[in-house]
This record gives sequence, C-alpha cells and structure tokens, in this order.
Amino acid sequence: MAKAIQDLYPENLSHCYGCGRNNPEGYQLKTYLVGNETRATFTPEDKYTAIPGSVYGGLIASLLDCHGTGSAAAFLCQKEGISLEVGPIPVRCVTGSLKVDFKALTPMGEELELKGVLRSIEGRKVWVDMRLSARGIVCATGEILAIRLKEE
Ligand SMILES: CC(C)(COP(=O)(O)OP(=O)(O)OC[C@H]1O[C@@H](n2cnc3c(N)ncnc32)[C@H](O)[C@@H]1OP(=O)(O)O)[C@@H](O)C(=O)NCCC(=O)NCCSC(=O)Cc1ccccc1
Repeated sequence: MAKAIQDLYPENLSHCYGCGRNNPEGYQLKTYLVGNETRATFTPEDKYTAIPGSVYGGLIASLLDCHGTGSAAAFLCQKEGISLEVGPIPVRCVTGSLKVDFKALTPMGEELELKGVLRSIEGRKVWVDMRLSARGIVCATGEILAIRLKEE
C-alpha cells in the first residue's frame, strides 16, 4: 500500500501543526491515496468540544485544510507518475484558499472520515473537493485551492 503522503514530505516541510510528522504536539493527520480518491481518519478528544457532544468547527477546518493540501500533493504525484512508496517527494502544497460548509453537528469521540477527490489541476494550482463524515453522515464539506510550492 502507498504510504501516507505526509510521511513522504521532506523533513524541513514536516512540522505542520495539522499534519507534520515532526510535530509531536500536532494532529499528525495522515492522507492516503486510494484509487482516485484520498482518505484520512481522525478521532477528536473532548478538548475539541464546541457544543457539548460535538466537535469545534476550527478543528474540522484544520482537518480539511491538511487533508486538502495532502490530497493535492498526492494527485500531483499521481498525475506525474511519482511513486508514493518512497520519499522524499518533490511536491509540497500550501493552502491558497479554503471553503468549509458545516452541514451537521460533528459528534465527539467518533472516528471522522475524510475523503478528497480531484476537481482540477492547472499548473501549480490544484482544486480538491472534500467531505468529512461521522457514522456515515456528511458533517462538513470543503473545497481547497492548493498551490504547489516552487522547487528550490
Ligand atoms: C505560495 C503562495 C500561495 C503563492 O505565491 P507564489 O508561489 O509566489 O505564486 P503566485 O502568487 O504566482 O500564485 C500562483 C497562482 O496561484 C494563484 N493564487 C494564489 N493564491 C490564491 C488565492 N488565495 N486564491 C486564488 N488564486 C490564488 C495565483 O493567482 C497564481 O495563479 P496563475 O498562475 O497566475 O494563474 C503565496 O501566496 C503564499 O505563501 N501564501 C500563504 C500561504 C499560507 O500561508 N497558507 C496557509 C499555511 S500552509 C499550510 O497550512 C500547510 C503547510 C504546512 C507546512 C508546509 C507546507 C504547507
């Protein structure tokens, strides 16, 4: 199975609070390319509470943000035939813009499932559509425009 995209980023670009493997205080989200979609999971702790029993929207936006940039990098690698078996990969994206729609309260303590599909790639710009579900119910959707960093 392909590795998580975040485990393939170069060391110096792996400190992100949301998904950096080199940030022990962070969420360490892992995004996997499975066929033509991307997947990640995350189970929030009570400290991320909004209304009791439900998850704070900022966490949901963060998860969509990091799943979005990770998905964009994965789709770029897929398009360019770059292996997701060994790192570091020469592809890293940052968030240009992120839109989140909150569809339903997100239940606390449940495993959240994130999925991403590629909308389009235009040069360094990558648009990805996402959804975040719990117990099979879509709680939020997201759209990201991720920008590929220029190679140094
Ligand atoms: C890098 C860039 C996004 C783009 O600058 P440059 O490279 O100089 O490129 P340029 O400006 O030429 O644009 C290229 C193309 O893209 C377009 N476009 C750009 N933006 C927008 C937009 N908003 N909306 C729409 N379009 C936009 C622009 O028009 C152009 O289009 P064109 O080719 O003419 O058709 C810069 O604005 C920046 O750093 N922003 C802050 C990013 C940031 O802080 N993000 C949050 C933190 S990162 C994180 O959380 C994850 C992380 C952690 C650790 C490690 C890595 C990731």
